[in-house]
Amino acid sequence: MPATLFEKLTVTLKSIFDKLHRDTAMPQQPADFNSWYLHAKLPQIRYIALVTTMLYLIYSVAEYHVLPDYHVKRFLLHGMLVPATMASVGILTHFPRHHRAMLWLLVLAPIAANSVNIYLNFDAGLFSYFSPEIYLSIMWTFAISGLRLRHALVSAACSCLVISIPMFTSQLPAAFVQLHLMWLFSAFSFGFVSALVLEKVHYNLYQKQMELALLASRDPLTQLWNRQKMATLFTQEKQAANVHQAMSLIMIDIDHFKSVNDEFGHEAGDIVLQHFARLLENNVRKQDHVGRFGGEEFVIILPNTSGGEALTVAHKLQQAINQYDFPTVGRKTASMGVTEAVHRHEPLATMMHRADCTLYQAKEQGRNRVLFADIGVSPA
Ligand SMILES: Nc1nc2c(ncn2[C@@H]2O[C@H](COP(=O)(O)OP(=O)(O)OP(=O)(O)O)[C@@H](O)[C@H]2O)c(=O)[nH]1
Repeated sequence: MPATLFEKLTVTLKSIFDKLHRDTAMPQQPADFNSWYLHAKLPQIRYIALVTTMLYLIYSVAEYHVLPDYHVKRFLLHGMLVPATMASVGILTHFPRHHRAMLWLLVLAPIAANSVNIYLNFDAGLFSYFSPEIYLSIMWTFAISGLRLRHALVSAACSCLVISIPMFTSQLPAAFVQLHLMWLFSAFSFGFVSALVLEKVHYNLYQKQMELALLASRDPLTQLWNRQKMATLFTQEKQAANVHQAMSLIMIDIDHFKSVNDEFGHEAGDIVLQHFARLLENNVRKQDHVGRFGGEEFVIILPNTSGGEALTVAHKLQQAINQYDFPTVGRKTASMGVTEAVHRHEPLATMMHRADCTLYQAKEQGRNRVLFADIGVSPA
């Protein structure tokens, strides 16, 4: 094979793989329980869809051998419609944009399978051979498919309607109908209870995971965002911003903080840090992100903010700090380095480095001052 063709093939395959990987990647923080649950269940839905497709194909072959009057419509419905629906479900798990369609198919597949079963077998004289598929499909819908309880409930209820209505007009022996309805009711009850319990367990798991995620992203002393979370927020803000939106950053360091610990003790120092954190939070906008980067060093990310605007915010903060009476220690000051992203894709590390150097200059120049990092232009 010529190298160029091979290269083209490799690039195409890689782009398909990248797309699949992007599409199936778990979001950093799912918006709500619905999307968390769906992402948690995707592998289950994918593999169950695959196994169900294969079993229906085998079932179709088995039918061919069991039934003397095997008809082509049996093959079309049982051997093709249901497996094709389940195979589509499996494929759609890879494409988040089509997850809604995937769920619809997953809800409809058991109803279709049960309708086909009734249509093909109800009057065929061998219904008792085929009725186990019905009970199994009700359990499958609730406990195996990966559907949420409410979706499974709709699907199973529709299946039960499709299955039960013909029973009341049938010529089947009354005892058989009674037993059949009994098994149907049992399958529904067991399935419903297992789906209910599963959903409760998943909800608890979701809550615990959210609690842990919150704990892992906060600085325990001040409850501000920690360094790792600030990096995530910075990336998210960059992705959400449009080409014309600026992004700025302020780095703040309390002046002579060591003397607080030395004079008043570590506990008094901790309280100062906590008050300082609240002071920062209360003097920035809701969309700004305040974090503690260790020690007495704080960082504020200001999305959609020019360097000039960030400088104004920093001066406002400086004034608030200067006027604040910290418990035990009284007045404190802080030095700040302000910077603006030089371009849309500038990483957090280089902005931090610039702000840090500027902060160092502010300290050198006597502390309690705000300096703007030189980025080649004056702050707008
Ligand atoms: N109470 C308390 N102190 C801390 C904490 N983290 C760091 N520190 C103290 O913060 C002090 C930082 O001191 P330095 O980095 O020398 O700076 P500074 O005294 O603030 O002086 P300048 O920054 O140069 O104005 C050290 O004494 C640390 O022990 C903390 O969580 N709680």
